[in-house]
Amino acid sequence: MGVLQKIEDIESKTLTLPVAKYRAQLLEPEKKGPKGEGFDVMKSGDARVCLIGFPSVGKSTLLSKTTKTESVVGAYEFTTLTAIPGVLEYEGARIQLLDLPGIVQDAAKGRGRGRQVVAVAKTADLILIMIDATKSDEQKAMLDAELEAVGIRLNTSPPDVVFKQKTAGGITINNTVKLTKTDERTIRSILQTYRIHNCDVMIREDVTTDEFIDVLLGTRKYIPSLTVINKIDGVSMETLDRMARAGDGRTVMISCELDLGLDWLLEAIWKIADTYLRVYTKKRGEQPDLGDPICLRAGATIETVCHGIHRSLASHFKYALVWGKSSKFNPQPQKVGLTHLVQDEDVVSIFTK
Ligand SMILES: Nc1nc2c(ncn2[C@@H]2O[C@H](COP(=O)(O)OP(=O)(O)OP(=O)(O)O)[C@@H](O)[C@H]2O)c(=O)[nH]1
Ligand SMILES: [K+]
Ligand SMILES: [Mg+2]
Repeated sequence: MGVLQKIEDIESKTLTLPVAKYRAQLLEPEKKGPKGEGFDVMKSGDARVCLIGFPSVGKSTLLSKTTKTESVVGAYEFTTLTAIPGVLEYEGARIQLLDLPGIVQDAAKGRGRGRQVVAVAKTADLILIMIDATKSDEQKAMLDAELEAVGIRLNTSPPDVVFKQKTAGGITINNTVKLTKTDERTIRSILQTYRIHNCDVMIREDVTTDEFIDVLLGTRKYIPSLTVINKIDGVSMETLDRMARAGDGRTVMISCELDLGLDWLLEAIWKIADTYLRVYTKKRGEQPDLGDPICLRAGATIETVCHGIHRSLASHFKYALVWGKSSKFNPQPQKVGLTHLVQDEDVVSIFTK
């Protein structure tokens, strides 16, 4: 091969080697270390919203537009290589908006840094599924499938089944509704398979066998989602109309570029966040910090509050004092344990061992 031809050869290769491919390699999970751990971003006490989508749909553009954080925007794929947190503020409450790397198909199986991304999505209180209006209609179904593959159930509540393991007494199964999709024998044999010999099971919903297993293993996460269709500036009115009709009532159409629909989107996020409770923390002998609530979902307990303050707090927990609606001595405080349900505007002091 002559020198000129070699140069030509190299040049043609350089031109055809997509930069995106190399950037994608940067996202490969590291060989050593635990897999699927997610990025190490502290979940601040407030609600977390995760941005999930294929590369270059405009996730970072949205973060940069709606929060004070600048996340690098690029016309090339895999611009974002890690998790970038920003903060949405509203009436003293805050929501953490988390920009994440784009995922590729089969992310859940470990392609790219996808496994880490979906692991972070599991910690979200709300997932924004972001779609590029100018690209294929299949994006939504593909993203749903990736989230499903890691055990995320979108927009459904957990099955109404209460499972309590005991140390003795055998198995008791009670159901308040007729079971048409599974039966007691099946449930007993499943319990046996998992070597559970003593427990109380209370079934208050006509569950399937799979749903029962979900409860038993506790591996599923039930997370609400909103579909965000970005770049609507790039499609025809016809296409827009078709996408609007195909939407499921949980769809918001925006253009980050033209500032279209962003207010609606923020409103929709806060509407979902409306089911959040604000809890204030107070150190012994100090006034509660009323300007800095922890925002929690309905059904939150003192344990959830602990997690909101610090990851390891619950393991050192001794007791808590709670003032407000959830204290049965209101306006006096009540001494409570980890399972106590908090209510909106409660003030909580945590005491550790
Ligand atoms: N036409 C149009 N372009 C947009 C819009 N929003 C973002 N873009 C462009 O889309 C490209 C990708 O934007 P990014 O915000 O980097 O996308 P990303 O989803 O964060 O991409 P990765 O981090 O690579 O996954 C950039 O060139 C943006 O300027 C929009 O509403 N309309
Ligand atoms: K990009
Ligand atoms: Mg990005």
